[in-house]
Amino acid sequence: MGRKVVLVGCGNMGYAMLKGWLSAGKLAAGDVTVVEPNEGLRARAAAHGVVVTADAGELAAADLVVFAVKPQVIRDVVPAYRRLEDATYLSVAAGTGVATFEELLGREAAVMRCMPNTPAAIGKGMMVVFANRNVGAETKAFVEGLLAASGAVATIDDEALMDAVTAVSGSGPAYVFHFIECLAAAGEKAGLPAETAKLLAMQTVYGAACLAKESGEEPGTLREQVTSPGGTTAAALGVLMGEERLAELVGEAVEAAKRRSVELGE
Ligand SMILES: NC(=O)C1=CN([C@@H]2O[C@H](COP(=O)(O)OP(=O)(O)OC[C@H]3O[C@@H](n4cnc5c(N)ncnc54)[C@H](O)[C@@H]3O)[C@@H](O)[C@H]2O)C=CC1
Ligand SMILES: O=C(O)[C@@H]1CCC=N1
Repeated sequence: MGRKVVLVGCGNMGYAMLKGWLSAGKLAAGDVTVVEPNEGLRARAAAHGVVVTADAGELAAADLVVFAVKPQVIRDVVPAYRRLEDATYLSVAAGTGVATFEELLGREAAVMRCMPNTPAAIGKGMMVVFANRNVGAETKAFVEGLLAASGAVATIDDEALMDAVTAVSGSGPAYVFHFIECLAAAGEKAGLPAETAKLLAMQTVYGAACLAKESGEEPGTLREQVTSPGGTTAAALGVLMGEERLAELVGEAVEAAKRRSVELGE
């Protein structure tokens, strides 16, 4: 019999992870219980063969409890899982620290945090993990193995870095999606049909990200390879890089996300 996993909250992030675990064969559907108050989302999860329930009332035991609910409801949600004494707890909530979970659980529990991102839905997420002192090596390996079904896994030893992680990779896909929107809109303004502009913008970001990851070259080197002296790219980069305009804007955006992550944990 495999380890019993309870997934609390099966919205965007919870469902993305659930699909990864099941499709990679990391967990058998019968070993997973989903707790989700929303009936439609319960039905969506149940279609994968997992056990579903509207609240924590019926749960007897679990090896791992995964919280994928909004940070704003953590304080209301966690106490119902106190009685699962042998469980390790894993939270994907932005901001909320391990100390808060220990306080809500009322004991020195084994608590892990993970900052995922939505590309996890197609196995291409960035999953950054922190474990407190009470999590043993075997459990850590099990959880990291589960998360690997959703993408690349990295670990951090200093929980304070989680706010920066959230600002870069947790929220990061939204920045990239907005860049695609902007590039497509600019292409349209430059005369391309809307669908063509969208395809060009999307495939360009996709291809550039794959090249950056797979070539082993520094992003700066790859940028220089596109930039012919006196050519079109140099003209565009003069706008983006002049007075470090884009660098400054991205820096401000990441700082704002990091600040908000800290606030959500207060
Ligand atoms: N969406 C994203 O890109 C990312 C989200 N996160 C974190 O993931 C967490 C969930 O975010 P989303 O999935 O986007 O939100 P969501 O709103 O899609 O999902 C949250 C789910 O929790 C359910 N829920 C509410 N009360 C509950 C309860 N008492 N018991 C069980 N389930 C309950 C809701 O019905 C909802 O389906 C948040 O803490 C967020 O910070 C982290 C990284 C990326
Ligand atoms: O926007 C948020 O608060 C969540 C955390 C990282 C991505 N989405």
